[in-house]
Amino acid sequence: MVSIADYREKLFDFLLLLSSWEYRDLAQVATHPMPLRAAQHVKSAEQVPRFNNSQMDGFVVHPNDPEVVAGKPVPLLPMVAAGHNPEPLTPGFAMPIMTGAKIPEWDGPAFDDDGCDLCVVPVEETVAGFDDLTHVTFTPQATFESGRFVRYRGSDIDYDDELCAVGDHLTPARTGSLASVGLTQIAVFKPLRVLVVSTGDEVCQPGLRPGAAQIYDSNTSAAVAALSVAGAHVVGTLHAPDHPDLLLDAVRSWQADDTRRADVVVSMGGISMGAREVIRLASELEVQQGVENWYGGAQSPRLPNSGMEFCRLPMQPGGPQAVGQLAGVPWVGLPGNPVSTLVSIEVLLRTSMFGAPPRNRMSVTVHTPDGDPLSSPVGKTQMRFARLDADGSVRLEWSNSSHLLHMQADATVLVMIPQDVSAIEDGDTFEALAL
Ligand SMILES: Nc1nc2c(c(=O)[nH]1)N[C@H]1C(S)=C(S)[C@@H](COP(=O)(O)OP(=O)(O)OC[C@H]3O[C@@H](n4cnc5c(N)ncnc54)[C@H](O)[C@@H]3O)O[C@H]1N2
Ligand code: MOO
Repeated sequence: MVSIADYREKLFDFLLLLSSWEYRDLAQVATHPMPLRAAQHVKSAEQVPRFNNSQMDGFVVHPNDPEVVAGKPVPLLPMVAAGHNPEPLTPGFAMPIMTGAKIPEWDGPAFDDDGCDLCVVPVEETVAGFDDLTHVTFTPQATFESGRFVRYRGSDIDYDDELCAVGDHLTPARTGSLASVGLTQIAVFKPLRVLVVSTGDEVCQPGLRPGAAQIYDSNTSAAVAALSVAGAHVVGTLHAPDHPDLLLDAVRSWQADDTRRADVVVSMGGISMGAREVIRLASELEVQQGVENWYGGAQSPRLPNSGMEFCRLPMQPGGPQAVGQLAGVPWVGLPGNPVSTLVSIEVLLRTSMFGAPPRNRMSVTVHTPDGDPLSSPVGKTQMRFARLDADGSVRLEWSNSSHLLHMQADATVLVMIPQDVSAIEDGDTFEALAL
């Protein structure tokens, strides 16, 4: 059996194969629900701050100037505002300075401590603030200390500092820091273009009238939401009945139009053990038709030389999975049960295929209904959506049957019950992903 980690790795390789990049203006990297990822490495050719500057609105002085003491009016040089180049500061004087303004050069003796830097005394430590721009009188609380409230050149970014590596998320702070060294553009991975395909004769689109044995399609809406939040660019949705030739035709004709062409199809349903599994049947049909595939002849025992590989992962829900190529398109086949579809996107696709930042992991104490033990399948990691209570514990009150989608609507965590656990006891602690 393929492990969850190995399968994620396989999907990651898929992502690398499909990835392409483009330059984006830094001011426009944040136009997607997920932070985009850098496709280049950036080292700084600049220092940030670019010059020593003031952290406060106040008065810049030499801390060891014997003329600068509390209680005695000190004459002022012209004020320096942010964006203006100051005159040098001379002995016996103070200079009004605004936050972000450049600290002046010192044009005077080193006094008794030649390692000493100028400092800024905030306006709150003066008697009259900026009301009098000829003299300043410092209060007894004023502190004269080398470098106080000075933001030093290069203290945020120095020459040659690594600002981002390939694959780093362009978070707001990283995007801003790239701009802070004067960059205008960055190479980013383009979000993968995804065609979402639902399958099954029983599935009817909301808005149409379902037949007596039909259900509404909930997977398409849920998957489009989950994939978009993961960072995919969903280019469209299709529904295919349980006829392999109709499925293949629908996808081929979708792809024939360059303006809407997808990089990858994500389908739901039609992959497990039944007699009418349309994804399996479509793959078999392509084998019969001798369709060439680049996926390398997946070694599925039922389907040698198939473009698709069908497998079962040790997790529940989300066990049945398929990956490969169908209708000439890279293809990821998810199981059709609605909760299985969402668990698969969360656990398998979100970070590995779409590059979303990993979820935070946390440890949660679980409470079972009435304190009775709950069973868990040995040999499979059980994934359970739950809502975190204020005390950091969760109640496993929702059934984990994979058709009960509505119950998961308020989930804030996905609890992962390890493979070797057969019974979940009230008060047990497990790892969870914070959603
Ligand atoms: N004999 C066995 N049967 C099944 C096994 C098994 O091991 N042996 N595995 C079960 C598990 S686990 C899952 S998960 C499902 C996966 O099956 P498929 O991926 O082939 O999905 P379908 O059979 O097409 O559909 C499953 C279920 O989900 C409903 N569905 C499908 N599409 C939608 C949609 N767009 N919106 C809402 N609901 C949808 C569908 O009606 C089925 O009820 O196989 C089990 N069977
Ligand atoms: O494992 Mo299936 O994916 O329960 O519903």
